Amino acid sequence: MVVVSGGMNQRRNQIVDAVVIARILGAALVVPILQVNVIWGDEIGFGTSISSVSADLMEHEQIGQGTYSTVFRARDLKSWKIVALKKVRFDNFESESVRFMAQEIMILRRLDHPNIIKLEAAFIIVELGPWN
Ligand SMILES: Nc1ncnc2c1ncn2[C@@H]1O[C@H](COP(=O)(O)OP(=O)(O)OP(=O)(O)O)[C@@H](O)[C@H]1O
Repeated sequence: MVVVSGGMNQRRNQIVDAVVIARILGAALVVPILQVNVIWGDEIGFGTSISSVSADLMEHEQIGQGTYSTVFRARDLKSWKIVALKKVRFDNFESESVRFMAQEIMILRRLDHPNIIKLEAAFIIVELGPWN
């Protein structure tokens, strides 16, 4: 999850970063509809090309905590499977933390073994932060 904040231009830049990183990682980008309208309500019409996807997950109770993450039990509303939802918080798109996230996602994607938990999907969730 990344929180976009600051003024209009800062928010635009942070969302463009999120679009690029999501594309590289093959992750779904979740952008609040309100944010898309506020940020991209311009004549270029770029906002309409960003899809607002719903995660389709129903979050239940917290089951664990890591250094950078909180893990929840959740239900995948499409397959109806119980899954572990791991939320990793990024204060910004600092290159070191992006590299760290990318490594974990890319390695987990390649692993396919009965004793290793399968990565089903990755999302980059953009949240609204304070305006200034
Ligand atoms: N798929 C899962 N099923 C059940 N519990 C899980 C699952 N994934 C993580 N957890 C729980 O959440 C905790 C945190 O997991 P996470 O992967 O975020 O961090 P970690 O790798 O254990 O720790 P760190 O990030 O500090 O090295 C785990 O210790 C475990 O208790």
